[in-house]
Amino acid sequence: ETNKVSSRNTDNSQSFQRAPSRIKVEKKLTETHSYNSLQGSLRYDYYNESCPLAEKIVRTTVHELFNGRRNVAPALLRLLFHDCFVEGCDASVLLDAADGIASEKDSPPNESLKGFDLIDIIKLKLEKECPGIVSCADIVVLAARESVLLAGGPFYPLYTGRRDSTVSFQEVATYELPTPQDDLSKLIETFASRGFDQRETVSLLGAHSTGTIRCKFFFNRLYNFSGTQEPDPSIDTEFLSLLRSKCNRSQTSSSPLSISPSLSPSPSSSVNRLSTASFKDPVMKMDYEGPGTGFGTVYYSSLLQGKGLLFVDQQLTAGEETETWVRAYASDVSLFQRDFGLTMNKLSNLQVLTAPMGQVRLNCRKVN
Ligand code: HEM
Repeated sequence: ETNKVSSRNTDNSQSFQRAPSRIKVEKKLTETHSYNSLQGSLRYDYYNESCPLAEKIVRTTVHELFNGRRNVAPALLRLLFHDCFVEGCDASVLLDAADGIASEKDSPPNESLKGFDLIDIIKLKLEKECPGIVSCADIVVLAARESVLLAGGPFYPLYTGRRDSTVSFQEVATYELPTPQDDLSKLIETFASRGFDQRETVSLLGAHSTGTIRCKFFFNRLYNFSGTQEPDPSIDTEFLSLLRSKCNRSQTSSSPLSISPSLSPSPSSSVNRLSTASFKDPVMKMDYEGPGTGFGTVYYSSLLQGKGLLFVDQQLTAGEETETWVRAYASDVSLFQRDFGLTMNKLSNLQVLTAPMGQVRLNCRKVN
């Protein structure tokens, strides 16, 4: 186990805006709030001297990629979650299997993770500009921030200076990443173990406003909920028909329990997962009401109508406190955007590695 600097940000009182001028907002927040003492040796604009164009390169590359394929944004956002939740934001999720390394990519919850090729593209550009300077862990958080903006979410400031791990944590990924079948208490417990309270947990799940979910992850809710041969009674009836029409028994090839940790891991981790992933299963779009319907609000108002896709999503309305936040976010988009920015910032700072620990990997898939 590597040593990590615990850098949990406890001062979340500042208000983040959807910012037209990111530099101004970032500088202001940095000047007025003592992030430095809270975040180890992460710094505002860490690459200012060593690679001044670093953040701009990440930004423009993500935009270019997004213009080619819209699924770039959800892929990069999910990648951040799966990196940071497993022993911190250290790019451990990017390591391929190698001698002595059992890759996190081969753990069941990561089986459908995408975006590794996108990180490679960004890294290649950064290596050309300033070799050996910008860590893969910083690329993951910066690319996710850009993706949130492109998906219609808020801007939030980020410190940089993360370093990359030299180890990967396949077991942790297998057993500690949440699953779609988790109930409310399990969900709360998992997020609390990473320092997120209920309000923060509810806001983070707002990430499920964008992207797609394969039918197999909620298939049992449609046809055979908890072995009853009946649908999940919490699903709105009309929505149930819609979901059943998208996800019928003949199309959905794999078992609804196929994300269970007991299943064998996915094959080779070196495939280009974004462009070659040809999932047999049909998918449901998270923004099924149409793109541009608002990052956040639609997700929460759908939950209030019994239209959550995953069981775990719908569970947010099963507890008094979580339901209060679902209601608040459904009716107040700026409250959601502010909270989401804060929690994404906090997620991006989980247990980071800073110098002299870790390394700056030259190839994000391999230890130097
Ligand atoms: C209880 C917690 C969570 C569970 C069980 C969960 C599970 C899932 C599952 C099963 C999918 C569909 C994958 C597929 O069809 O291949 C998914 C997609 C996604 N998740 Fe989560 N998730 C959780 C929390 C989060 C959080 C906290 C974030 C980000 C902050 C996030 C971001 C995403 C995104 C953006 C997608 C769409 C990916 C794409 O379209 O490429 N999820 N999630």
